[in-house]
Amino acid sequence: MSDHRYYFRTDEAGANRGLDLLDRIFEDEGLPVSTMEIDEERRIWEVSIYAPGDPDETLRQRIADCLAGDFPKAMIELETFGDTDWIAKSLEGLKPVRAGRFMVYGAHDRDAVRPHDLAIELEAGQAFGTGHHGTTAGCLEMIEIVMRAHPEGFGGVDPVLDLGTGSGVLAIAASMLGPVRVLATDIDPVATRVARYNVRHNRASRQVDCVTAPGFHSTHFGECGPFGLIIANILARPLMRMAPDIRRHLAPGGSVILSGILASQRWQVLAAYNGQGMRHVKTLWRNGWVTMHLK
Ligand SMILES: C[S@@+](CC[C@H](N)C(=O)[O-])C[C@H]1O[C@@H](n2cnc3c(N)ncnc32)[C@H](O)[C@@H]1O
Repeated sequence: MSDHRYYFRTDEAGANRGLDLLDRIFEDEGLPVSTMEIDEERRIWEVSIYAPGDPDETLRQRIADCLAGDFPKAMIELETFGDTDWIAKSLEGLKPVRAGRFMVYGAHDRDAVRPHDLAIELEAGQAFGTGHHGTTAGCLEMIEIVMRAHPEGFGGVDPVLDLGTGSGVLAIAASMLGPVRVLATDIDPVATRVARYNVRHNRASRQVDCVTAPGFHSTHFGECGPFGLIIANILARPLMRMAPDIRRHLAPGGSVILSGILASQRWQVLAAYNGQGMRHVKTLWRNGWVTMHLK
């Protein structure tokens, strides 16, 4: 069986309005609704409804009816996700990635793991984060630097928040470095499901909780925080907007790792966090992307 999503494109304000309209009707039916910025330069957002099983023309029509008042010209598009075999196949071509002591690989490369590797095996590819992107690799490296160097030991970074967890790879990495609790959140329910699977697969379920939440909109943050380490690999603009929330949920003396930032955007992002009383500690560069550690 395959899952699918109906989605339409709009701007940020339209995405918030679309989320409100669709959430009211479809959340109660168990169909998750989410928004995501897909093109930062052109400020294009997608509003998506995820549904199991085969595509359903009645559902598409109900979505169109629900949006008709505010979005009379919305083009409702359909994306169908393959089943698990297809996902495994799509990962076959990916080579293992090393970042610091971490090695991220697919099951087909299990033989390449060396005795002292911190090995993370990812099975599902519907969410971002296989380690191949410069931002994920930069975060893996930075997590190791920050967690190993923390003057108060792992207690100083506990609990950890992985905001925008994607495949869950960074949350799993943090859990491997010490006995910390990790809250892993994502705006996209498909990502949360993939992350939960990967967390279980890497035997990290006792330390890592996966939750669907847009930004800091969930009671989980208050219940689990404040956090000794917040990791957020999203994009420059949302990271700048979230600076006050990140500061509010950070424990005194805590660390923040930010990525998803192009080298040319780093000063703007730093300025937003300096404005919240945080200072720059270190930057790593990978393929035109930067990963920053702030305190
Ligand atoms: C670039 S991926 C990073 C995934 C993973 N952490 C990694 O480093 O490979 C960004 C993730 O953030 C999620 N995301 C984007 N905006 C978000 C928001 N406002 N709140 C929570 N998650 C968000 C996306 O769904 C996506 O899974």
